[in-house]
Amino acid sequence: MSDALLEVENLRTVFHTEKETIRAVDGVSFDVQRGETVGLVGESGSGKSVTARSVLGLVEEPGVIEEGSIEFCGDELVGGNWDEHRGDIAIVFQDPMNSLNPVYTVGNQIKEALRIHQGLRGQEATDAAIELLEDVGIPDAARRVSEYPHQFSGGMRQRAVIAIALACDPDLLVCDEPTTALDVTIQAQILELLDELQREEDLGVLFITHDMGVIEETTDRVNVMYAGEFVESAPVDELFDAPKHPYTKGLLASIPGRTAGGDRLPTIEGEVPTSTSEPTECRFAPRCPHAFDACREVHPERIAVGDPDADHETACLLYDDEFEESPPEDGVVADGGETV
Ligand SMILES: Nc1ncnc2c1ncn2[C@@H]1O[C@H](COP(=O)(O)OP(=O)(O)OP(=O)(O)O)[C@@H](O)[C@H]1O
Ligand code: NI
Repeated sequence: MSDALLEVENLRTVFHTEKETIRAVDGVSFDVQRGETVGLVGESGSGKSVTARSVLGLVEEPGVIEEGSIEFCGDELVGGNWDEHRGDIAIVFQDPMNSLNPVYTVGNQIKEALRIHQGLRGQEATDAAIELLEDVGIPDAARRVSEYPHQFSGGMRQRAVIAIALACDPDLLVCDEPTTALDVTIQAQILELLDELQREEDLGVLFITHDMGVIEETTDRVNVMYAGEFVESAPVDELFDAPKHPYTKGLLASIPGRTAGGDRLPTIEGEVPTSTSEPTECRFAPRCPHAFDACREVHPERIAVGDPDADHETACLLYDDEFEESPPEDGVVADGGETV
């Protein structure tokens, strides 16, 4: 048995709607170690949040985990063991207003978490709440502890949400686009705060974003998600230095300043498809500038690529010796399929 904090194996989470079965997360596997930040990146609708909700046991009807295993510290969670680990896994969502209750003071919400997860009450809890607000960088914490969420700015609210998450004394923190709703300066501050807390508390972090720039700054290892699957996984440096999957290359090309010349950012045309059946092809093929015939007929398996020491994998036939097309020369996939 590995000593991973979180070990996800072949997870499939589907939504049974009247019309069809949506395979939002379709067979993903990954680990998070203590002290490690693992990124999940992909466009809107790729299945990032459903992966996060699955890990937390928060998949809502008509969604269900249909297959796979989620082990936390060696305990299987799928099948209903989340309650035993409530508080061990905390989440920070994009919009702090949705995580805060407007009718209670910020302090009371932190104290509630301290009571449930750490058994603290009364003055002891109040003191601990103030200390947590100080830890997350809220000035004048002794006064602000009795203020309401609407009295906080957006950035301060997200700090308060992080304080509540920490009040659970978690081992794993799941961050789902935690800075997307914030302006750039505040975003940088919150990322710095998360980084600091992670190092101090030796937290494992699952970090979700659609922003490759944030991934580069924040994560140790990255999983690139497309239509419910992980199309590429690698340590962050390896992924940025030697991306393999055309989708990863497309995402990287959209980072400002990474592409040579021109002021227009290349984008990948089209949208993430909704997956409704078992894949018999590469789900990215319709948007892929390098797709060849086999890509529409064979579902690519994940294979080892790049630096043999890097644990770098991609699911793309371009790298599979069995198929004819050879990998594209170095360069980035741009709009309309030219290589720039
Ligand atoms: N309650 C639901 N009912 C039906 N389908 C759903 C539901 N929630 C999510 N899905 C499906 O799961 C897919 C993945 O959604 P998810 O929220 O995980 O995407 P995401 O990668 O987090 O995107 P975003 O960047 O927009 O947050 C969606 O495209 C949708 O088809
Ligand atoms: Ni999401």
